[in-house]
Amino acid sequence: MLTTATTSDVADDQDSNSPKTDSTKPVVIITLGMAGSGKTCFMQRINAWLHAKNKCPYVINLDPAVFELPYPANIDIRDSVKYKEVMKQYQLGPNGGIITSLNLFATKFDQVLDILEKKKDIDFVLIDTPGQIEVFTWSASGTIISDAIARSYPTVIAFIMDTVRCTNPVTFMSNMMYACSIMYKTRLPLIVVMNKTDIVDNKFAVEWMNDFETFQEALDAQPSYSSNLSRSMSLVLDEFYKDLRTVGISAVTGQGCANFFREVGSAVKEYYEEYIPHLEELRRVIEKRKEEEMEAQLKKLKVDRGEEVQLEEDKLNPTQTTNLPPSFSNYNDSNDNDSDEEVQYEESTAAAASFERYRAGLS
Ligand SMILES: Nc1nc2c(ncn2[C@@H]2O[C@H](COP(=O)(O)OP(=O)(O)OP(=O)(O)O)[C@@H](O)[C@H]2O)c(=O)[nH]1
Repeated sequence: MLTTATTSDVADDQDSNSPKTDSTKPVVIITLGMAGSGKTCFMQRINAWLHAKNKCPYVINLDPAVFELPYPANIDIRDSVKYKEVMKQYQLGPNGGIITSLNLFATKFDQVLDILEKKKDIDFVLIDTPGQIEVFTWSASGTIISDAIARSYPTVIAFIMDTVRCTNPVTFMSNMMYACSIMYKTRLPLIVVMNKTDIVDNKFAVEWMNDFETFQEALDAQPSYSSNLSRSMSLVLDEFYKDLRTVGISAVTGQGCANFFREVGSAVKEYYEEYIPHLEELRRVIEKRKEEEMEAQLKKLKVDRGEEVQLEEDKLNPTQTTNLPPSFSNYNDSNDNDSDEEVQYEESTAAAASFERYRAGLS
């Protein structure tokens, strides 16, 4: 069911439903969004909001290229990886530099998890990501980081959308498609945060999501190839909207923060109800595959050993020898350097006795 909260619904003084479940683990909020959508401002706002509510957030900045952070970060990628030096050392452009810095940081992410593990007093972990959304969402390191954190902590994605820019229905549609692809890729609960509602109320966007006709009318107002594409896509996305949480927010004024955390509460519930069973199913599949592989290897080993035994039996079989005593040729084959086979030979008492008799005859 599409859950929404418009700016007019805001009741900021009201305390939010506690987003924590029975679990003592902190809730992780990963902030994603197109460049300039207001991720950093949003991070600053929810950080301040949580402090005001006596909740303890732990802040992680994963944007190596950010010039200045308007909030104090507990862990900052810039302390471990120098983005400009990475660019110089590997002769990369700005985007390559950001991706490589994130890759280098991802190799140390287990240390971040260790630190979080030791922190017993935190309620939330807030993660800011690079400006270029694809750097995190479609990179191996972004996937490693989000998977690692989501395996250990209840994790929610806050997809920040610039409501002002989304008054253009084509831009709105591309944001929705991005949100949809992230949701299906990560399988994590996602909240579309319609930011900058101090400039434009997000009611129009909620209407577009609820009423297909209204969105079509908006598209008709600007005929173009991309609006035709958006028209077709909106039919597809109709299903996706049903599972989507949206909330109107202003990172500048703080309007909508309480509603946002209310949605976080329901998203955490979804994490436990849907993501955890999905993870367990994945684990079962992996374990089953491992078991099958081990069984196949064991079978192969048995077959190999069986063939070996068969081979030894064949060699010891007197019907296969000519005028030499049983397994004389076998002894000769193995006598040079393979003591194991010699032992096997000795285990065959009949053959050993026969050989001894033959040797006595020779001397
Ligand atoms: N009016 C208004 N402006 C906002 C709001 N949130 C962010 N902005 C402005 O939008 C611009 C971009 O904000 P940032 O927080 O830097 O956006 P970002 O997504 O972190 O940007 P990159 O990391 O560079 O992609 C800044 O000029 C902010 O002041 C808001 O709620 N209302």
